[in-house]
Amino acid sequence: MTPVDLFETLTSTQTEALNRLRAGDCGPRWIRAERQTAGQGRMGRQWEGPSGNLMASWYGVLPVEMRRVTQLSFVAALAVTEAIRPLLRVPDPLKIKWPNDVLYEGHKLCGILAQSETLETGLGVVIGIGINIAEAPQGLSYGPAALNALAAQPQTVESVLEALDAALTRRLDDWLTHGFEATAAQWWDQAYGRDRLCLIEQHPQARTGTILGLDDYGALRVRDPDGTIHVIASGSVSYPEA
Ligand SMILES: O=C(O)CCCC[C@@H]1SC[C@@H]2NC(=O)N[C@@H]21
Repeated sequence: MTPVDLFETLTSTQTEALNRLRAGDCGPRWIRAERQTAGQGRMGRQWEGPSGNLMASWYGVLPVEMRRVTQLSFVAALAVTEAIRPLLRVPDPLKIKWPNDVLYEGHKLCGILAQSETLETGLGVVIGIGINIAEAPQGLSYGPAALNALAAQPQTVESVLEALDAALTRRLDDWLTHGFEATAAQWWDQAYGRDRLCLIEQHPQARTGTILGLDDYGALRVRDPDGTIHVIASGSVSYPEA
């Protein structure tokens, strides 16, 4: 198991992990907090984490080019589904919404925030993972879900982190050795909303379309209702009719 530093309270495990990388600590290591006072979500959003939920950031220095860092979100999302799928009473509704929201029947169970920084020693990477285990915080887009309401047995943060660490370590290794192809294919197998019309918001633009899969760096390939194919590197995807 990768070493874990546990804190009772932090502003954000992301900040602690990034500060360590900047100070020359190359990891790999997990920073875990029982509470965060300023948890960070994607696109500048906040992440609420009541005690009893997993809030942890993996950090390390990886021998990869900066342009591959976008692929990491998908590696991490697959690690999360691999770790929690066996715990669920009914596993089928577990899906990943582009890029990396893990949803259960459309309700958000886990959020992932991957950040990186070029260091003298390589690419410093922080993968922050929040899994709602005990409680589903209100205010999450897609309405929240909590693992323990869906699991066959109640889970602890420690047991979920152990399974997550094993899955992430194996998947990072595989991605570093063999590239992104298998990750992209496995992500597509679990992709949320494959057969539905989605709304893609890229401020100030918005378009609708059907998702087709990922490009080589994890951008979303989408077909417009008129048949034109677009590649979406950033933005938010939602399913308004849901
Ligand atoms: O869905 C999102 O917007 C991403 C949420 C990521 C939350 C985790 S909790 C552990 C780590 N520390 C943070 O401040 N954020 C990430």
